[in-house]
Amino acid sequence: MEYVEEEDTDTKLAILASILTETSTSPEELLELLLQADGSVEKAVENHLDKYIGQPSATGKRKPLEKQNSIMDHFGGPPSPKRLKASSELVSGASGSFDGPDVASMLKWTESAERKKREFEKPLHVYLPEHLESLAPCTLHLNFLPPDLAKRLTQRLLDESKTWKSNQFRLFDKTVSSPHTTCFYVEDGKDWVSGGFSYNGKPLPDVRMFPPELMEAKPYVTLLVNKILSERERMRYQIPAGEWEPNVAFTNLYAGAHQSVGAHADQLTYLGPHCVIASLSLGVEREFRIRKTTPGVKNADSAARALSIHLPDNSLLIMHPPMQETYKHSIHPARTLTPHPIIGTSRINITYRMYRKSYVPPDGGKKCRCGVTAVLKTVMKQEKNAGRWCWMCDNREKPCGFFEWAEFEESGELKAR
Ligand SMILES: O=C(O)CCC(=O)C(=O)O
Ligand SMILES: [Fe+2]
Repeated sequence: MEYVEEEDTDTKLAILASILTETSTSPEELLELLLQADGSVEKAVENHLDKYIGQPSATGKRKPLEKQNSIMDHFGGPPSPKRLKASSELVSGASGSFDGPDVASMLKWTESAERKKREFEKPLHVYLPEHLESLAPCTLHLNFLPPDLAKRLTQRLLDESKTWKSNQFRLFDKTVSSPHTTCFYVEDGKDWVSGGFSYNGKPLPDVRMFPPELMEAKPYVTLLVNKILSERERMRYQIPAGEWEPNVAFTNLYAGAHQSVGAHADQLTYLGPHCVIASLSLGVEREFRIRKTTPGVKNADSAARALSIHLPDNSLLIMHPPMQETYKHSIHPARTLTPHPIIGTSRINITYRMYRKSYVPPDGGKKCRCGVTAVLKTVMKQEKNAGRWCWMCDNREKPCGFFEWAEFEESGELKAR
């Protein structure tokens, strides 16, 4: 299929990490394993298990942390502990991937010496909001919620997370779990619980209502996002400043340093083109890695340098357009973590999103020929069509090959046919 995007190394690393959880392999060791196995996850697992079973680690000692390439090296000066005034000051009196890999394409990886070299180029580490803005279409807002609400939300989602599930996908005829757990919530009062949302060609099995604290945090998110949108240029099809209102949220739990999510762009199926996603972090600081894709370059995911954005507790990262169209993002496995008083070495993430009317079932959206909800994606790699949006069959078991270029109203709503 011409427009299928090949999975990148970060995704393979996440899968490898999810398979090798028992052996506590560091990200660097995983990358080394993958390279030694010519990009084959299957071979890397075999090699590692041979080595692991043959030579169990006697000391359990880890290599010392390498010096990070920090954005500070470019801008000068250490990160200030007082980073920004609390974003929550903006609100007064307010009472607020599933992106699983295409496993078949993972096995098609061929490696060049040039790419191997680039793989080892270290990402640029970003800690401060003012440094991020000139580097990527994202804004970072520290000390976001009032501390008491952040605490209550953390506690609530920690309780909820006991029943969150990992994403399942097929690998070498086995079902493999994504290396973190996740859930999907819709705004209280929306009649969407049985709305028939689908992910990876299957109905989303567990659609829950926003718990009170998720609802309580929503006005904070809405107000800040709209304020920031009013200061930025609106892209074509984008929801105008003042009109962005989140009505759903995906939540993620990373229970410890080795839980992660591989590089992906979020599916646009219900969000439409040039969407905004507001991502709230609670718990331990983790690295959010982003990398610009480069159309027309084979293995484009390694062509641009990665940025590693450090997301501390109670920070809001807003992904602005064209983030989902031109970047991939991931949560990288960590080596060391500083525990958080409520959730120890875990991190909870909430991505507030606005599902658009004409994309939402039962009346909106697009089905492919085989009756499964088609997925809306951007062409990222093919130079000729880079940046164009298309609908594709998302049926993982029996794909029908459906493909159609997407057409939108100027507002960004889906064009009725
Ligand atoms: O945990 C994060 O910050 C990222 C989560 C994510 O990429 C997603 O839910 O699509
Ligand atoms: Fe994502």
